[in-house]
Amino acid sequence: MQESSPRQDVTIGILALQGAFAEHQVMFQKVSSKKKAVIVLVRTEEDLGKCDALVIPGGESTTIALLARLAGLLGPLRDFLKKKPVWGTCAGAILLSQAIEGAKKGGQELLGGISVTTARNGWGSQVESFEASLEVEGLREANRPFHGIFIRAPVVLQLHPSATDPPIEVISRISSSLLPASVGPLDEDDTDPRDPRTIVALRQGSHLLTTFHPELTKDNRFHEYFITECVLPSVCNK
Ligand SMILES: NC(=O)CC[C@H](N)C(=O)O
Repeated sequence: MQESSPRQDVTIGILALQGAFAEHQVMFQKVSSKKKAVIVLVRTEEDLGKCDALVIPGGESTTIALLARLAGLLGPLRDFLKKKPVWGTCAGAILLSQAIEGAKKGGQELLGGISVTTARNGWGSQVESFEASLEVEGLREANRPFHGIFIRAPVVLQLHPSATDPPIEVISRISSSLLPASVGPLDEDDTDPRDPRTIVALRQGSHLLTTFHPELTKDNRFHEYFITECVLPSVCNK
């Protein structure tokens, strides 16, 4: 993992229409003294204009999309994604997906940005929410597991980067033995480690997707990772 000390402050926006935006803010504040990040809660296009990067929190993806439409933010968010790093957690990961399974025509609006298909509530309903220890490539102290909190989390069904898209880098998979019965068998032995449904964190270019909620832990290594590995390289390359 590269150690960078930015010459300038970076401004990280957190989409603050619904969901766990305040929790992300607290986590970034703990990292920001070291990394010189300024946090902006984004509710308008003007707020978004100040940001070098954006986080879309967990919550309810349909509600976030609806509120973004009402705030006139869908277009500006889609433009933002083409130029700057975005991290989606849970509902945010759904919004960053290029497609979701079983979407009704004219139903769920997505922002896209990451070439994956996901399934909302792919592990089951609220009562099937669960927690699991995860190994994550590239985190500081990568040998120390990260506590993954999965609340009506999406499941990754398919990766489909085109030839011109940045490659997808899977940084964490859940062990197939922890998959809930609702997800169904991976293969005949139910152990296929490459099945996309085991993917819980990935990167594509400077975008980051986690199907769980790092902001609901006390471990800010993912927030630090986003700044160091996604935001700073993109700001420094400008
Ligand atoms: N914890 C979450 O963010 C849940 C996401 C929710 N299932 C959705 O579809 O948006």
